[in-house]
Amino acid sequence: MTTPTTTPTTTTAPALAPTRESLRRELALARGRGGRVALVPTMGALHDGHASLVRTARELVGPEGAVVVSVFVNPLQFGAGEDLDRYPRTLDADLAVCAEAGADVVFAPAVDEVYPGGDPQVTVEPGPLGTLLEGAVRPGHFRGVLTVVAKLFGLVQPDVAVFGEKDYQQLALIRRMAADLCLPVEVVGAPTVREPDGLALSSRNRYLDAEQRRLATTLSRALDAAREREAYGPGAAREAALEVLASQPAVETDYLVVTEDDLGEVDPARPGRRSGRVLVAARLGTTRLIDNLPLEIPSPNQIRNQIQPDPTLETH
Ligand SMILES: Nc1ncnc2c1ncn2[C@@H]1O[C@H](COP(=O)(O)OP(=O)(O)OP(=O)(O)O)[C@@H](O)[C@H]1O
Ligand SMILES: CC(C)(CO)[C@@H](O)C(=O)[O-]
Ligand code: BAL
Repeated sequence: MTTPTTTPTTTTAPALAPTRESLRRELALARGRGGRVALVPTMGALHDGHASLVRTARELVGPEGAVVVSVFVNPLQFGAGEDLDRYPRTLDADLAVCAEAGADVVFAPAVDEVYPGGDPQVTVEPGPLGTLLEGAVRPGHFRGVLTVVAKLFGLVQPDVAVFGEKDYQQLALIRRMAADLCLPVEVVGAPTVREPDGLALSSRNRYLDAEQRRLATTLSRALDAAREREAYGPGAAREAALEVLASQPAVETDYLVVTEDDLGEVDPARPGRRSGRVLVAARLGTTRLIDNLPLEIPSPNQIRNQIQPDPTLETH
């Protein structure tokens, strides 16, 4: 009997840079090859959503470019009582995901490598958008996110940085920071990767027990319900989503909002059909999940045209 031969898939292990100095050396080597540098910031516990960001980064810089993934659980963006201490740290598995997805360098620093003098005295102020939604529930969160992302931009000096749309408000704020502070980096958003049943992949999904995992699809089902009612206007879309959330009392909603695409409040009188967003945050036990989807906001005229006739008033 002959043994079947298979062609082994070869993945090159990325260089692990645990310090600023080793990162600097790896970047010098990469830049010596002449390509562009892409950065994918993460907090580790990597899943297929992160892998898709790495693949997008690779496509953006091509084979001659360098893809750097940072793995750093940033204490500055966690509030008191949040899950900083129990956040999963799985560096060996993360390196395997990075190798498979085509990263060249993994920057995985310790806290004092990023904040050598303790908490920084100068931080990035997120402005009004940073106080809404996630910022309202997690005060100070976006100051921590923007400060560490600004530091990562400073350390890596990427040409392009890739972030997931799953953290839609974070993506909007990072775009805003890059524009307002004239940072020479292109910020690219990538679509949300989901489980077959619709649940958005998230490192925090691993906190869920079997029953909570079953109920976690309530978030994406609520967003789908909003989308199905989008033609009836943002108010009707929101009502439909709230109905789905209310059907599962174990899912405690922090917010469910329909906004303009830039996260501004919807102006119901504004003419013209346009893109909007529906965003949700909810808790299952001690685990907090977020998700969002794009949806269409019809013009006031289009909404009126969609009102279904009341069958009791029908004339024969
Ligand atoms: N399902 C997903 N699809 C695409 N990108 C994602 C997905 N989940 C997270 N990302 C993106 O990966 C980057 C790193 O996020 P992070 O490490 O916090 O992962 P996470 O799974 O969102 O974890 P958490 O559970 O802490 O929210 C962010 O840009 C985030 O938007
Ligand atoms: C962007 C980020 C890596 C900053 O710590 C984090 O907020 C995340 O993982 O989305
Ligand atoms: N994915 C956003 C990081 C956080 O929840 O702190």
